[in-house]
Amino acid sequence: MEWSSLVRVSTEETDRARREVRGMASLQLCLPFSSTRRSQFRFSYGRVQCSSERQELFSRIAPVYDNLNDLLSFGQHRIWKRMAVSWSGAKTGDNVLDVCCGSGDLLFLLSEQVGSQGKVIGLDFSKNQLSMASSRQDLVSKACYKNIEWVEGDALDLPFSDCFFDAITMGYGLRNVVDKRKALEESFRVLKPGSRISVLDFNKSTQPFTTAIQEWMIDNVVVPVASGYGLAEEYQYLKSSIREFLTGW
Ligand SMILES: C/C(=C\Cc1cc(O)c2ccccc2c1O)CCC[C@H](C)CCC[C@H](C)CCCC(C)C
Ligand SMILES: C[S@@+](CC[C@H](N)C(=O)[O-])C[C@H]1O[C@@H](n2cnc3c(N)ncnc32)[C@H](O)[C@@H]1O
Repeated sequence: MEWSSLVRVSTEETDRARREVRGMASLQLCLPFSSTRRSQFRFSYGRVQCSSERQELFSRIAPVYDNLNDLLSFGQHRIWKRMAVSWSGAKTGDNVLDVCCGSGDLLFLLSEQVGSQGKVIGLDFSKNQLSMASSRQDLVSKACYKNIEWVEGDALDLPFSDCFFDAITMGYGLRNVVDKRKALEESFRVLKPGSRISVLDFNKSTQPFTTAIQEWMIDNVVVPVASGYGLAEEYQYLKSSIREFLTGW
């Protein structure tokens, strides 16, 4: 069952797409993406929400976001995030960016991965998400967390120079930006040649049965749980955002 996808996009040219189902809940996709072939990809959008509406949505859910992720995925999202970090290729001493970092799960893992000789930057446009992230950093103060920097900014206009990072991660971020192509172009711009961006997200399934199960779970489990926190509409958005997202192939 395709629930969560890890999309490893490498700036090294790869001509074949590879698919590997890992357990029940994740799928690894390696897209044949390179700077010269980006224009061949087409993204289509249904309902387009503007950036400020999304910013407000993520700020509203910030206080309960982490707890609901643990609850709704039965803790599975922590495993998917470890896989995303591993596939980014980040190593000791690297300079790494986590785009749409939210409350910082991926960034804390990256911080340990690159160690105190490295540097990790988490970028998000929601002040509330960033403040959750920095209070988590204060709560669990590991020595390596000194290598962390939080930046309030836009994934569509990254405030970094070209060829700056050794690796990039984006967890449940690409699906939520209003211009996916621009977000990927910006990430490619700031990546060093030969480096990777690892994108973790829920893909749109090509199987009607899987889509029906996904949507049934969102309607009957995810939204009812979120409505207990007054966030039904915010979590209902998951369904349309997955519908409008990429499929694997
Ligand atoms: C990792 C999770 C959610 C991240 C997340 C991503 C978004 O884009 C959002 C947008 C708006 C609001 C919230 C979010 C958001 O929280 C948690 C996982 C939630 C999944 C929808 C449910 C996952 C289903 C289980 C893996 C399937 C378990 C199957 C079992 C047979 C019951
Ligand atoms: C579903 S959360 C994912 C958070 C985190 N990466 C994780 O894996 O838990 C999506 C995040 O993307 C951020 N986001 C969406 N569009 C953005 C943009 N254009 N620029 C910066 N952040 C954005 C939201 O504020 C939110 O924190």
